[in-house]
Amino acid sequence: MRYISTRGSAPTLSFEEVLLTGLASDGGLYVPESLPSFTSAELEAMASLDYPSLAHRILLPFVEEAFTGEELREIIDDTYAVFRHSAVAPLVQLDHNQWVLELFHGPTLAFKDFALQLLGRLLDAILKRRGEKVVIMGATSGDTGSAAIAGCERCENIDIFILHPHGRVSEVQRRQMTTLSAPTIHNLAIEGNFDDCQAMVKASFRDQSFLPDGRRLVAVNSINWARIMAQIVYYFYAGLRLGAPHRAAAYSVPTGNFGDIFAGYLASKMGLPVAQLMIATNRNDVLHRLLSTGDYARQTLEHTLSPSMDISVSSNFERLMFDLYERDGAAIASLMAAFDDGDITLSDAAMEKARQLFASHRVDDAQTLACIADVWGRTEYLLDPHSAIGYAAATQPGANTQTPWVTLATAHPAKFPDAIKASAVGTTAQLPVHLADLFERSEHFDVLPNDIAAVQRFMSGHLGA
Ligand SMILES: Cc1ncc(COP(=O)(O)O)c(C=O)c1O
Ligand SMILES: N[C@@H](CCOP(=O)(O)O)C(=O)O
Repeated sequence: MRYISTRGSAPTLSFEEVLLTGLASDGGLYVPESLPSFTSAELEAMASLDYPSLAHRILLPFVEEAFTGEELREIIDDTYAVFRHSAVAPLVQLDHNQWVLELFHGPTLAFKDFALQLLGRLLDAILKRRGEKVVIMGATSGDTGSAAIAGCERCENIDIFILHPHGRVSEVQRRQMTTLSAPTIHNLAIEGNFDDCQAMVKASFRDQSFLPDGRRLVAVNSINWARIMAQIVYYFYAGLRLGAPHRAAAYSVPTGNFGDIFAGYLASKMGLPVAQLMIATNRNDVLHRLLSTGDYARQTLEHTLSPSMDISVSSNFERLMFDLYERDGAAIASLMAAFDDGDITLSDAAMEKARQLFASHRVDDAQTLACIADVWGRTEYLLDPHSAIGYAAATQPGANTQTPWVTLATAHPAKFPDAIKASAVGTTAQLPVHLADLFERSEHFDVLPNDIAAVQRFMSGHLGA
């Protein structure tokens, strides 16, 4: 499998090279040159596979130049063995045609564990093989940070720097990152918002000359293809539980950086019947407005009860645009250059294509709280605020009621006690045993100004030998 850039002029890469890369050299994002796909008969045969076996079946074509089937199997088995539910991604039914896909049974209680536990193991194997040391740099609005640190802590050959917006993640999220201490782990609280953090990460990938000794940056954000790849699997897992290939389901996805829902789009291109992909946003609704109007317009970020979705520049939308524009890299390069200078409008043809599969819905904080309370009142099931946005979108008046809906529950409610309290359900969610003493652990982080030079100086001054 070769990987190509969405902007058309960077070299094509192998999986191993893509894993070790962030942005393509032309500023684009890597996508597979072609996708494997599964026939109905193959899907029928896959329906009986457990999660690790299904992951192996789906992921092998993407990585087979770098890993043998046996090597991948061992890594996948090890990855999903650390999840606290033996189904790995269990489905819970909340209503006649409403299911929740629980993606929070990994070590850091968010869907990021699915990809980052795997990415850490793949990276470790490749770095050992190459005898190379790398520098991991990532931006987080709350969940990627701890999942990346937890996923990569076993890697011997890394330094890791995670940027989070100071004071804008939940206390549990912050503590999950900052209480993991090792000389190679650095949490940087940036006096800015997530967009600022992500922009610094992307700029650092574009020009890595601040790193000494020719070291390179590796991405843990969803600009790294391996992140997206791993997330494809749970769409198949849920779809097959609900009757694929004979019945299509619709998926409602709490969306920020567009990585999770893009994985659902790829699953549909690989043969999974998908009735609809619902882009569920909070008040930071750039993607909802884009889908409604065709205008891709930047927005001032607002702080919401769903902080992990407080994002206004959704990196992975570029990957979808590449397909919407018939994989014309030059067209994407010029559109993204125009986007750097201001707002852009997508062509009618591109929007028509997007709307064939995608719909969108915006849910504000009051609606989020009402959804948490309503679902709790009817079912005693506690949604976290991100998952509640997905569920509210799937159950909005006007949503298709004939189709089975799967809402991706992207985080555990215990990560957001303040939002749960504000919903007035009169209950709280307990942290699992391995995090029970989280509030007693000591924290380690540095507060830095919203200034890339300061961040890069910090990084180059804190690299291990
Ligand atoms: C809990 C939670 N839900 C939803 C999202 C949005 O996912 P994506 O950025 O892939 O769109 C995130 C962050 O990525 C998250 O942490
Ligand atoms: N919501 C994320 C933000 C980063 O997105 P990513 O999927 O590109 O890593 C978070 O919680 O950190």
